[in-house]
Amino acid sequence: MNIIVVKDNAAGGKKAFEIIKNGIENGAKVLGLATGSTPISLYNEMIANDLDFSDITSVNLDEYVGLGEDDDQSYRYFMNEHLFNKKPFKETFVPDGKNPNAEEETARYEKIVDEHPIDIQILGIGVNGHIGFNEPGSPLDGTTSKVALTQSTIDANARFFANEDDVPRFAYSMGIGSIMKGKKIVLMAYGENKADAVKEMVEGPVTTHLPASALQNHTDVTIIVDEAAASKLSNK
Ligand SMILES: N[C@@H]1[C@@H](O)[C@H](O)[C@@H](COP(=O)(O)O)O[C@@H]1O
Repeated sequence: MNIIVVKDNAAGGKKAFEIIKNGIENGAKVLGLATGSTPISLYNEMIANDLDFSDITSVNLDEYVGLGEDDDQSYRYFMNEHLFNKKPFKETFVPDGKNPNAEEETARYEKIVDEHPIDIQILGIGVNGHIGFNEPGSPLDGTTSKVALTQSTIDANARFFANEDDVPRFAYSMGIGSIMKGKKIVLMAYGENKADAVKEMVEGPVTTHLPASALQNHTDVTIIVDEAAASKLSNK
């Protein structure tokens, strides 16, 4: 794993953007994108730059079950607001949270992942080490599935909702196996509350208890962390 320690979230966004720009200039056509507060600085860089994305396809990691593009808490709404409305892409994919048929939706989305091999996969990390919505215990070779959110994730994400009861309990998420198919992976983490997960991801055993630890088995991973998120690493 290539670890880059930056001063803050804004500097991390610039670093991640450099990687994307370099990738696109060298032929990358498909970006795997993530939601959460972490990638916002990267999306701001993408919007501010004149790099053209009209030939680029994006495939997002996950979506809350039950929420659609008009729900302002949905990940589709988030992506439209923070990136796609301001920077047009060729095509953008997010799981359809409004499809109540989980079997159908997860098969449909995994097919999308297969048909659009991801050149650069952007990731954040949950405080419990989840990537996408793959909670501790998820199979490290899993494909897109309907997942139940853990209480820790519901608590962490409640800040985006009017109250905790409004946080959906399920999501459709690309699996860890789907994520590992990305040719290059860039994971960003900022803030002290991510320090334990970052340490376990980098230095701990590869285990389903810490889903992001699976990335140790990928050959091209860059971790961009601020000093607080890096604070528990042995070799900073
Ligand atoms: N499904 C998303 C993850 O993809 C994201 O990495 C995580 C961290 O969010 P934040 O970046 O706001 O800390 O939140 C959610 O659970």
